Order: sequence, then structure tokens, then C-alpha cells
Amino acid sequence: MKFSANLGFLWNDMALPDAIRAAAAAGFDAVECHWPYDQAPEAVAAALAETGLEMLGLNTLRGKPGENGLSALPGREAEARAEIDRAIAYARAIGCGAIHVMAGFAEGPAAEAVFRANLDHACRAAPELTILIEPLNRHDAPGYFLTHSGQALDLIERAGHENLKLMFDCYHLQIMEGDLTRRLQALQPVIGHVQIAAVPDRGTPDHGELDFRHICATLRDLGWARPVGAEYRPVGPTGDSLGWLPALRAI
Ligand SMILES: O=C(O)[C@H](O)C(=O)CO
Ligand SMILES: [Mg+2]
Repeated sequence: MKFSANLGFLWNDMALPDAIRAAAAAGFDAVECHWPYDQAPEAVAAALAETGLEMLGLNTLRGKPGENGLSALPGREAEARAEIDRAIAYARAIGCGAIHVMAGFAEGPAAEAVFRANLDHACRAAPELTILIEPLNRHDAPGYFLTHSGQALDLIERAGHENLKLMFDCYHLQIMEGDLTRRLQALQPVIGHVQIAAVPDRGTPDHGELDFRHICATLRDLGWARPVGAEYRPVGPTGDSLGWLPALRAI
């Protein structure tokens, strides 16, 4: 199995270009990030070219302090679309293939309609990019609009855009739903990216409720060839947290 270092959590004490170099030196196959916007895209692109790593994904900005995305917030459509457009421009500048459009804290039919319209905007504005939506768990992100894979599947199927996909974060979906083996199998056609972390502590993927040897073998058997996102919170220096990597890479 191949792995992508999520630089929102791994080496997040470094500037993004240096974090990319650290991930390459540690043997990761790709990188991904959360919010790279305070870093010059030229410097990020240079680090990617130097290391040969691809940046798999980045997120739309969360908004004001306390917010967690804007794209499902009624009345905030102009800001949401500006952030989507900013993310698309940044992704294009660094050769990044996917954008996670963050919904935000909202509920109800008006929020759903706004989220659908903003996703439609994102998919049309960047047909060459994958637009990702990610259910988040209710403990970490109480009140977040998107919480379940079934909800994401309905958004994706009714949107009718080939480039709208599910971010299957095993950490969030284990907390909300469980039954991950069957969910990976059933949802494979709409999965655009997979992320992993231990449940419930969001630590290294070598302990906790989930056996990632089994999850990775399931992905392998499904023909999943893309890097899986290591989106866990290291305790201490990231370089000391990589003991899980050789065993899962061997799958
Ligand atoms: O928290 C997560 O799992 C995400 O992947 C993210 O993008 C930030 O909320
Ligand atoms: Mg995630």
C-alpha cells in the first residue's frame, strides 16, 4: 500500500515546503495538506518538483474563527464560492489534484440546497480536479453539516458530476457508522480518497478499534492503487511516529 503524509498533522511544525521534504525523506509516496494558503505556491511547487511527490489534496478555508467551512451556510454563498475559487487557483498552481470543499456548521433543507449549489459550482469550475466531500464525526465537529456516508452518497449521485467524490476518512466513519469493510466495498465507485488514523485517539494507525492491516488488505483487494492519507496526530516528533509504516506498506 502507498501512503500520503497529511501535512496538516504530520510535520506541521515546519513550513510546508520543508514538511514536503521531510515526508519524502521518510519514504512517503505523496503528500496532502489542509490549508496551505499562507505559503507561496511557487515554494510549494518547487518542493514538490524537487522531491517528486504529488500534493493529492487541499481544503477550502474554514472561514472565521469557530467556523469549519462555508459551503453549506445559507447567506454566505459569495464567500463560499470565493474560497472555492481560491482553492482551485492554488491547486492548479501546485499541480494538486483534489479539493475538499468544507461544508461548515449548518443543518436543514436550506443548508443542503446551498451545499448542493456550491458543489455544483466547484465541479463545473474545475472539471479536471476531484472535488471531495468528507463526513466528519459528531464528537470532533459537533453541528457539522455532513456526518454520514449515505448523506454524501446522495449528494454525489444527485449532483451528476463525475468529479464529485467521497473522502472516506476511516477515523470519522468508524466513529459514526462502523462496518468499514462493507462500506469500502459498497462505496468504492464514489471514493476519491481514503484517510486513516487510530480510533478513538486519532493517533498512529497501529492501535485502537481498527486493524489497518485488514483495512489496507481490503483496499488492496478492491484494486485501490492510490496513496492512502495518513491523517493522524503524532505524539511528539513526527519522525518518531512512523513505526506503523513498514508493515502497512508491505500490504
Ligand atoms: O479533519 C479531517 O478529517 C479532515 O480531513 C479535514 O480536512 C480537516 O477537517
Ligand atoms: Mg480527514
